[in-house]
Amino acid sequence: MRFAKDFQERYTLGRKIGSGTFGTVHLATETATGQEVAVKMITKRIMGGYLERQFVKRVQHEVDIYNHVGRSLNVAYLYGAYENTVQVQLVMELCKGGELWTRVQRGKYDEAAAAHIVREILCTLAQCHAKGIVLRDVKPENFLFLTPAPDSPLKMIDFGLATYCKPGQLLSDRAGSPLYVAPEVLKQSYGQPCDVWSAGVIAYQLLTGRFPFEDEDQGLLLSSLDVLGKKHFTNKEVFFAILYGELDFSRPPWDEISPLGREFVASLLQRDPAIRPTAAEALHHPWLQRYDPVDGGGGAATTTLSAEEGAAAAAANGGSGSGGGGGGSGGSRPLSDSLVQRLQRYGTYGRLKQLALRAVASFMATSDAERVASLGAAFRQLDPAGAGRVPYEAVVAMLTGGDWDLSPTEVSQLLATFDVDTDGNVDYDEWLAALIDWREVQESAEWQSYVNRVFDLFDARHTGSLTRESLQRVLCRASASDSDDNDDNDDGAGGRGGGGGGGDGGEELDECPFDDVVPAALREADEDADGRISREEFLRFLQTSPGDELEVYESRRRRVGGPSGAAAAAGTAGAASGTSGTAGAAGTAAGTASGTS
Ligand SMILES: Nc1ncnc2c1ncn2[C@@H]1O[C@H](COP(=O)(O)OP(=O)(O)OP(=O)(O)O)[C@@H](O)[C@H]1O
Repeated sequence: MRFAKDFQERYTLGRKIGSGTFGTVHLATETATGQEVAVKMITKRIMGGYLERQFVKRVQHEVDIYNHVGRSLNVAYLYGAYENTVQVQLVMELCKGGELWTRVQRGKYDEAAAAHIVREILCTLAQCHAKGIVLRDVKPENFLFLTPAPDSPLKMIDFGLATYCKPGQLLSDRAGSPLYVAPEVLKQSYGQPCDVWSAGVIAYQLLTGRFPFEDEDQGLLLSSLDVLGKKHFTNKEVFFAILYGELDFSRPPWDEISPLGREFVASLLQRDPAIRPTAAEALHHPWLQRYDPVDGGGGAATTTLSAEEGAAAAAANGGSGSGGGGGGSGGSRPLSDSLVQRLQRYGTYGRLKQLALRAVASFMATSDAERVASLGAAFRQLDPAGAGRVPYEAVVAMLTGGDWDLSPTEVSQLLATFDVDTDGNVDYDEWLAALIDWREVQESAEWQSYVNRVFDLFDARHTGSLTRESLQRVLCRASASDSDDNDDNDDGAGGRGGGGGGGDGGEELDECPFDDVVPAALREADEDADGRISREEFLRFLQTSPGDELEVYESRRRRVGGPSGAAAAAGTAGAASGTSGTAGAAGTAAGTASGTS
């Protein structure tokens, strides 16, 4: 493992706040900023003087997966991974609201509250599944509330059993926690649907305060098992009930729960994984939509543009906007409604994909200006001097002053998305790449030619495929060109042409800090595992995965009537931050741009 070694210099360790199978979790304070964080300390397992292979694999997996999906607001943000001779330290966003488990113990939830929680869990699942990650340990203990507030966001905190598994792929090793494990996991032939089953168990548990199955013939009343699991059943008994026990909807409180709620839970607990809905499909279930006041389960009625506005936006975009959300890509929704979703989705793309999309955005800025016109206009409001880059603080002011429900940590988590440059500024092509709704661009006639141009740019030696070396070169050159840009800030909007080209092959690679990014990109893109990415594989790699709709990310839009939040709050942001001009423009920027452009 090659994690940073300077934990002690950067953080002051505080009291223990939790413990798990693999170590303890402590409170800590970042020395420079005073910010409180949680640190998961995992004791290294050493055998014969070497780190145990399984240990390395587990920790590396956990960190890789955090790096992959950690920009999602449904996941506790991983600030960094460190190590010393005896421990790995994972520094994470501190969740102060306690475990979902603890709240479950307080008694059953009403349908609205249960639906809200289950929706957040399914969002996390859908995001991971779209990225080819199966969690395998979906249970209440692995979700923490960010704050003690009753409507606090929920964060996934443990990816220790997660692994890579694309849709349709099957795994065979048994993994998970007995009460939440899916029947197909017990049969040792399972894939992504196993997580949806576990979410179903949680949904049942939230609504009733007990577990779903019973088998009276066996003298096994698993549903009488209290939520603490104090009545001891053997794993064998529990597994029998999961495989064959009857799903119990006969006793209270099911008589008071809506038929829609019951149908929803039953669908997730469908024993045949082929019939079970995917996480993304389950999010569109009417029961969840009924109780989702903001996102409405796929493009909230209150936030979509009117039919005329949708048509106008579509015309401006050169597309065929419906003006009505409805579970699509969100392409014709105002940017202010889907900004946070777009930032999250872009943030969960790996670095190579971000660089490639940045290159496409840069091409679009010059050759398809109309399509990006209103995103460009929004950018110029934040950059009235026309420097082609916007100070990070202006974007922070936009998010904190707007009508989004975000903690300061979440704002930095979202904006870390922009941190490709590490120069404290957001460039125009970064802005475009993060905020364009790629799903819609991918449906355009020009998409394939953009991707071909990027491929040729990255394949500087014209070998017809992207090898480990060419990928490393692209990543290193992008990083070098970013630092050059820091010394030379004279580019105009969209002026950097390509976000990191392939170069001529003469660069020194020893210093490249991205050796973990290349295997991650290959794992995702190299479908035939021949160690290189072909042109066709590259095209599919850049395509938005099925299920990775904007709606599977939380909008965090605060509303209930009132004027457009961002615009209304712009002045407040200015007053609060002392940068009234910028924040005001920022609020308007997010408030006015719409759709893809
Ligand atoms: N980000 C966090 N903020 C606050 N508390 C946390 C955080 N992460 C973990 N904890 C606390 O520490 C406990 C153990 O954490 P976690 O479940 O991640 O450890 P683990 O060793 O991976 O556990 P497991 O036994 O499930 O594998 C949690 O139950 C929780 O109470």
